[in-house]
Amino acid sequence: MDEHIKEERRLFDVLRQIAEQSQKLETTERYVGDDITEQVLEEMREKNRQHLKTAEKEPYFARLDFQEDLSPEIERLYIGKVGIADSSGEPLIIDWRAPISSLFYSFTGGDEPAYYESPEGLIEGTVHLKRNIVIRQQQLQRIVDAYVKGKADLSGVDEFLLHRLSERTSSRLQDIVSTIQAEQNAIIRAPKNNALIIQGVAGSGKTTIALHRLAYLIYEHQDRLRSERMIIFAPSTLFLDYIADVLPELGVGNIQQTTFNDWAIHQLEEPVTLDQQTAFKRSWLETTSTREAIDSLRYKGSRQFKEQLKKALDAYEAQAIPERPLILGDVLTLSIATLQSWFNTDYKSYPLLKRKERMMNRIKNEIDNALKSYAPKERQVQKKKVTQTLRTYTKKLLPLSPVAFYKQFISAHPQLAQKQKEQTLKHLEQSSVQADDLPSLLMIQHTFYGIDKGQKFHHVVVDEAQDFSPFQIDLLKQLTLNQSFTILGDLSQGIHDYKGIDQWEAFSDLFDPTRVKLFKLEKSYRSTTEIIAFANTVLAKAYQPVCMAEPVFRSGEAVTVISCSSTEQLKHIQQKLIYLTEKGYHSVGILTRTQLEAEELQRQLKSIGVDGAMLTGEEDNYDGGLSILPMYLSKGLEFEAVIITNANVENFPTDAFHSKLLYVGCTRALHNLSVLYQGQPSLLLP
Ligand SMILES: Nc1ncnc2c1ncn2[C@@H]1O[C@H](COP(=O)(O)OP(=O)(O)OP(=O)(O)O)[C@@H](O)[C@H]1O
Repeated sequence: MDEHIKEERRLFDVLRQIAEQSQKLETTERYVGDDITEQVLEEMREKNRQHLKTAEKEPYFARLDFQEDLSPEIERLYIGKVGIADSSGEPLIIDWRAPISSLFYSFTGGDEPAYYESPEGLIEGTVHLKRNIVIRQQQLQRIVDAYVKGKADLSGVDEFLLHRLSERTSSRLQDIVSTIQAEQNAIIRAPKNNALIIQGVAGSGKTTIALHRLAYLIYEHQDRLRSERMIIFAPSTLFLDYIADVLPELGVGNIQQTTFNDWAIHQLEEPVTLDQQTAFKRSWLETTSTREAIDSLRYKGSRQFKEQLKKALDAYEAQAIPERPLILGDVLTLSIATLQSWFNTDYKSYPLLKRKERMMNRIKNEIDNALKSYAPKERQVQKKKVTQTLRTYTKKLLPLSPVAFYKQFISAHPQLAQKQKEQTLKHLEQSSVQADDLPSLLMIQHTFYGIDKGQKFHHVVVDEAQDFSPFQIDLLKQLTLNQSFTILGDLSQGIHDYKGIDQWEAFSDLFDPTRVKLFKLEKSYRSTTEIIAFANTVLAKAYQPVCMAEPVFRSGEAVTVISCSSTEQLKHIQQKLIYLTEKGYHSVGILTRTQLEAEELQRQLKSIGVDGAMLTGEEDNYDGGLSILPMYLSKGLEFEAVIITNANVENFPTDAFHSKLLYVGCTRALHNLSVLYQGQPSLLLP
């Protein structure tokens, strides 16, 4: 019988079973009582209901026929987003995260031995069939065989992947469970208690993989990991919204998703506001800066700065007990040695202010004991005197708040540039802090008040990590169990170099070297071959990347580079937009060099009846359609088509910063890229 018909019959049967199970569960009354066992059973039923709902429309996307060594039987496995068992408990659909499903992603054909890691150990065997199955709204649309044992070189995986890549139209990030590639699978399934550092070229799927990895970790370690103790740090609220569909689609909820600054400011106990530094950031990203300026601004995020702060905190601790005995009238005298031994030995394991609290309670107890020998009336008189002395002593013991301590530290810091020092202090005077002060303030707070162990992160994802400082990562490390990290980024896209890093060693050196794993992703899935080739040339003109993006061979339209005057530019854009609409592209990004240019262009487009959304990065909501934004804000996003305006020699001089920036801009495009310039074109353009 024809394979398509066979699969259709099987699909029909699976859908029938899903519907039957669903109906049975829906008609079972929900338990709302206090019986713990019943509650657990109800929880399981609810989970089942959710799974059946997910499986209802597209129950699975792949089939793998696998024969374990020494087994006479070939198992036929259908892989879907969630696992479903039939009424007898036998697997009907296998979850994509199950150990055996790994084979579907890692087996790339040929005579290579097939194996996967199961909880019982390595399982080896033979793959007979690897099939992609497209089901939409319960209808079987396509089957594509990527591998059939005995048939040579079907190379169907690529064909299926290419089809997937070229049909993408969503303006938001999507899940990729049906086309995860072997090198991505290795990252998704890497062991939990490692710090993974992933250097991946633009469009290599870093963000996507990180989200799939979270879904995998939750599935694999459901007894140990709690999703609300997992966190994703992303560059902006706009970006967070852009990626917001993926985790729910993978059945994962409750994971914290935030920017580092938003998270950090909420952690601070003292009421301070965050200076958004909008003008500073804009001027930094819109002009050229010297190496000296970069190094100076990076200093507050460096390990050296952190070490200096640590030294200052150690000194504060060492000098906490005043160099004189505590004489409490005639009632009691406590020697320096006694006080120091309480503080430095008995309470050593507590954070500083807890130690102070313990000390004070102990002193009060000692006073109460000593007062027992006084007659009641005299006791009252003595107590009053002693309390006054103790109050004065308490005030002198560790008197500073975290912000006050930081102020003192900054004022006395010899290496900090004078201008930066003044600026920081001016802000602190007004209870305002800058982003690069946040790690320091949190570190001081942790030393003073301690870290709640129950609140530690179970896993941390840092996206666009090239823009993080070593101090930020080090701080997060203190808050995370088992150095369980997924850190991902691309040095070639490091345009925020006033705060970021130049090499990944700046982070890997922070971790236990036996538990750091470095991955490199060189394949780019987002853009066509033409766009990648163009972007690679731009990058290589003034920057030496760790590796060049290698496109999946998906050919498309040539990149167009057009010279036009400022008045012609609008006409060109209008014509291009008409062309793109005709081609069926819905998400289009117009990328300018500066915010001002973007605002001006939005006005001009409006005057000819074209409405585009101006993006600032602070939006909570990303709708796709036509977006106009400065190029530096486009990092992390993607559009079906991109128009870059005014790529002339003034806007994009030949230096590393501008080549990285223009590279970011070019690699946002999936299918179509056009570059316009006025006057002399940038020498970065091919
Ligand atoms: N295996 C895959 N199958 C299908 N699509 C994929 C695959 N891997 C990545 N993609 C697609 O490639 C695009 C880029 O993915 P993503 O944004 O995660 O990459 P990135 O490395 O974070 O990019 P950048 O650094 O440029 O922001 C997305 O549209 C994603 O769906």
